[in-house]
Order: sequence, then C-alpha cells, then structure tokens
Amino acid sequence: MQLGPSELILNEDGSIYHLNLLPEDLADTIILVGDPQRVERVSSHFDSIEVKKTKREFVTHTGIYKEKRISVISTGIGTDNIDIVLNELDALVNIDLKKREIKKGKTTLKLLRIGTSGALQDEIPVDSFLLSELALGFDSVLHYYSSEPVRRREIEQAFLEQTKWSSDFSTPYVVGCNQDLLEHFSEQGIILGFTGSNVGFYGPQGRQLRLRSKDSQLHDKLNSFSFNGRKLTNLEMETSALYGLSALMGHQAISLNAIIANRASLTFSEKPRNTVDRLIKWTLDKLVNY
Ligand SMILES: O=P(O)(O)O[C@H]1O[C@H](CO)[C@@H](O)[C@H]1O
Ligand SMILES: O=c1cc[nH]c(=O)[nH]1
Repeated sequence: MQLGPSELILNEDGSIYHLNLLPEDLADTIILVGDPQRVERVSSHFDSIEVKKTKREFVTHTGIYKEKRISVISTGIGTDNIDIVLNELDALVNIDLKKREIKKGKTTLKLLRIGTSGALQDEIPVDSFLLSELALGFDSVLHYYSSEPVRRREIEQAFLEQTKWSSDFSTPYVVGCNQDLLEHFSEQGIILGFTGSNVGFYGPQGRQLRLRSKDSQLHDKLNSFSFNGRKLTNLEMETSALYGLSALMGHQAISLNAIIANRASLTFSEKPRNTVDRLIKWTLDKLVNY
C-alpha cells in the first residue's frame, strides 16, 4: 500500500519533512540530544564529518568516530518532538521513500539519548551519570499507539493507587529500555534508574516560581512512590516516548542522563557543561565496541 503525500511528507529534494534527511544521511547508530548546540559538542570528537543538516530544532551531524559511523541529532525539548523524530527516523530506514511503501526487511536502529536531568532522591549526587532502566511517561504520546505489548501495567497501577493520581492528568505509562544496550552500558559508577518524563519543566516537575501548583504534594508523591522497593530516581522530558516508540517499532534505545540538579537537596551542578561533556566522551568510547 502506498503512503499518500499528506501522510509521508517529503521535501522537494526527497528528504523527510522535519528532519530534512535522506536515507543515506543517517547512520544506524544515533545519539539523540535535546539541545541543538550539544550536537556539535558530540561531533567535535568525530574523526570526520560527512553530513551536516538543520531544520527547525533538528540538527544532524553524521560522521566517523574511531571507525564507527554515528549520527547525532537534536530533538529539542519534549516527548511531542520525540514522536516526530522517531517516526521520521523509522521512515528513513524502514520505508522506501521513492515507492512510498513499507519495506519487507526491517532495519533496527540503535538510539542513545544523552540528556540532562534532575535527581529526585537525595543520595543521587549532582554530576553523576544515570542510565534509565525504566521510564514513567506523564505525557500521552504512547496512548495514541497500540502500546499494550510494551507497557508495565503492574507498576502503572501501583503508581495510580499510591499517588491518588488526578484524572485531570494523562494516565502515566511505564516502559523499559533495551536489554542489550543496558548490559553493554552498565558499569560501576553508572546508576541504574527509573526516570520520570514530564510534560513541562516547572509545574509538571513540581517546581513553583510564581504560579502555585494545583497539587502541592506533587513533588513528594513523585519522590516517595515505590514499587517493590524501587523508587523514581530522576526527572526529564523525553525518555518515556523514546523507549515506548522504539520498542513498538523494533529499535533499541537507552537514555543516559547527566544529573545536573538534585531536587531533594535543592542543589545544582557548578559545572553542568563539564558533566555533559564527560558523559558524551564516555558514551562515544563505550559505543565503539557495541
Ligand atoms: O538536556 P536535554 O537533552 O534537553 O534534556 C533535559 O533538558 C531539557 C529541560 O531543560 C529537557 O529536554 C530535559 O529532558
Ligand atoms: O530538573 C531537571 C533538570 C534537567 N532537565 C529536566 O527536565 N529537569
């Protein structure tokens, strides 16, 4: 079946609509970052760069790092952007863009998010690295897909009950990372975490500046939720949709977090840029033999 022009949207040069990429521009190992300026901080380590393309907040560099071809792409902020990025990356490898047909043989992408995040628990220090083993999505992106096969219903149910979650918010969903990537990237010093992905940075993460939270207990609820002794470790804004959509599409994904804030101790990293740069270099070196 052919995908029509309003569904699979291509630019004049045949590139995919938002990412502005052609299939040959993309490596099958992809680092995703939120901040467009972080793309260059990753690709500055490459031995050579063959592609540099930009549209809106989506900046892509593809190049070689120690003989491995890697793309690094910025997603901007939020799970709504992850919906765009994941669907378009998948289209680039799994849809014949000229024939507008889904390919029979599928390509599995390796997707690694390098992001910043705030810890919820006192014992997780700023400037540490955290790998999200599980993600709790407060967004609703996954609810628009048939997500049952990848959902962790038991944990979701426990969260709803313990926090008495308001029906004004969307139903939180729980999804896991890819196990092969988890094994490869787990090592001493890397905290394995349970990451909450929120739909905003302030109210939805329990931050109050001038506006009061509707639920003044929100931060405490997130901090104290526990499933079989496992607590939510940190908050950011993309991992849930990345894990959910990757699993549904058959791609591998992990999310690596540079912890720059600790919400329990009210502290913030003195050198967040250094922490992110250390995480970038560590990730690139681990990727070489994956
Ligand atoms: O540093 P990045 O990757 O953008 O990630 C985190 O930082 C942004 C908020 O400041 C959100 O995107 C959050 O997920
Ligand atoms: O507290 C934080 C820090 C970084 N990114 C977030 O989304 N939250």
